[in-house]
Amino acid sequence: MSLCFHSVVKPFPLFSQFDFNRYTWNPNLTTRFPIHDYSNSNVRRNCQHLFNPSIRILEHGTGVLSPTDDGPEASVGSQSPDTDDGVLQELAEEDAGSAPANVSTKKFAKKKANDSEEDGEDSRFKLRNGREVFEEKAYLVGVARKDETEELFSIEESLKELAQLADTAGLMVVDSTYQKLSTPNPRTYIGSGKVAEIKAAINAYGVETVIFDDELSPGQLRNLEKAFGGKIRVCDRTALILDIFDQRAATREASLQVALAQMEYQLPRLTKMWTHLERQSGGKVKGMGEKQIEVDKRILRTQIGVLRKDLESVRKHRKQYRTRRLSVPVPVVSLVGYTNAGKSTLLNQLTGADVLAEDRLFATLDPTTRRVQMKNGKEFLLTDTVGFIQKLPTTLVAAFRATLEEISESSLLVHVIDISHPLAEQQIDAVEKVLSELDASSIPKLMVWNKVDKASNPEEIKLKAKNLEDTICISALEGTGLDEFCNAVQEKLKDSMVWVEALVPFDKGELLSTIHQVGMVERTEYTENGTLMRGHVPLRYARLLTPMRQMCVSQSPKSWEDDMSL
Ligand SMILES: Nc1nc2c(ncn2[C@@H]2O[C@H](COP(=O)(O)OP(=O)(O)OP(=O)(O)O)[C@@H](O)[C@H]2O)c(=O)[nH]1
Ligand SMILES: [Mg+2]
Repeated sequence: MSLCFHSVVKPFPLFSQFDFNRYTWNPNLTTRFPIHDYSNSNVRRNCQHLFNPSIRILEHGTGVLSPTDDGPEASVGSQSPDTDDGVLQELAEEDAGSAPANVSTKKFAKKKANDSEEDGEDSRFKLRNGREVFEEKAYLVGVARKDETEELFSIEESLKELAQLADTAGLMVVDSTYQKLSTPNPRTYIGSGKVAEIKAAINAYGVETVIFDDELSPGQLRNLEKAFGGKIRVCDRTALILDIFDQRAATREASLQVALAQMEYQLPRLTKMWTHLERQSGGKVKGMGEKQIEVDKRILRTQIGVLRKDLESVRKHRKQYRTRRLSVPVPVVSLVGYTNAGKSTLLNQLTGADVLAEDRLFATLDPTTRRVQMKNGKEFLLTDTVGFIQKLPTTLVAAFRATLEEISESSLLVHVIDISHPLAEQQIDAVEKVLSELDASSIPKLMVWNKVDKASNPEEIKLKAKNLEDTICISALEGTGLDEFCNAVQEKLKDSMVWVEALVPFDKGELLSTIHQVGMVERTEYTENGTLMRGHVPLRYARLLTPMRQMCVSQSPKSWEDDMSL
């Protein structure tokens, strides 16, 4: 559960540990943090006050954040009392000549009038993950670089995906906007005209959260919060993804990884939170807020250290498990791909596993491995992994590195693609980009075009795939193309094996049967001195067979040599 982007009806147990005397809510508080419910872990508990954006929920004593509670004024163009017009003015001056601050007030006014009647508050209470939550209203903002050629996704596409992410996090997206810039404004990311336009939209829609499509610097975050009046939560795509991961983390390892990523993201942004202390005391204890920031940063650093240690011990366990698994001579195949491509559905179809597969982004966070038994008796291990997305936060990739090691240690990667998606090509590129960051580009790969049943032109797609190397079409949902998939996996696994001819003595019968299981033995022949075999075997077994490979040279029957000369 997250406190980041929506509010929960009932007060949380975590607040019982909250020190109300120390942390009284102040309506003039200028900074709220787009981070999260730390109730699940001891680590979080100690520094929850650093992150809790819902202080005011509690202070009001109702447990509900009402959109009208100190919310922005509804009328277009009105200024909330906290508005820092100075900032806006400053920005306007600095930005004079760029986008005009001409706000389409009519559009917003009309929208507001409709909303206030239909959009009763009741409709904003939603049941999510078994809890009743209050959906906050979110407004999305993007920047299109004037030189868009370097971007994988167009700005419209990227904002559409951001809206999907916001929905997954439990927000209600009311509208979005973007601005074309050659370089983002270092102070506010967007120009002053855009800031003013968004401010009008905030008032008109009663927006509670403004989300930017790119990572904002701590300074930009602060300036934007100030410019929007100090009561609106401003956050970025990274914080949103971190929040979704936080909601989805089901295992200890995932929770620790997400908490670490969140704290590392938060550390440089931990400023200004304490300015209200100075204001409360009428400025008599100037510098108190500054000191508190230092204290909080120290607490946070200590907690990051504790988290890293905890993670290390969890990872040790995972490593032991992996080593044990590697000792079982079955090749490991990893499913990789863009989020929502159908990886978990494929794993479930092939193995009867019960991994959560749903039409939402980031349904899977933890890897699950299952054994796949093929019709010819061969086996491989199939691992389902976390999905990727464009602009994946680097803190998250770093935090999930251990989990992602599963990928880099596989014999084969199966890149699952939602071929029915209009942006399939861009999604492929985004996945390839992450794979290269993980140094996994050199692992043999099979491209799987999934959801062919959903595509508008399935026959055309199948034909196209047939003409491409290492590409097959399936419908994981309908279970079609799975035999071809298994055969293709087997063929591709050969790429990671070594061609071997060896004379295996009769007392090494066990080794030979393992080779039959894990390799692709093409021929065997019994001789006086042992079994002659030839085929593809994993590197490990090729090494074990080295002494027997020499012996085989003199023993190869004539027919095998004929085979070779063909
Ligand atoms: N029509 C159709 N839908 C599919 C197919 N495969 C998966 N889906 C649907 O796509 C959605 C996402 O499937 P998942 O298996 O959860 O996708 P995933 O790649 O594991 O997603 P993440 O865990 O978020 O990375 C679900 O609603 C599935 O039912 C398919 O072949 N055809
Ligand atoms: Mg999944």
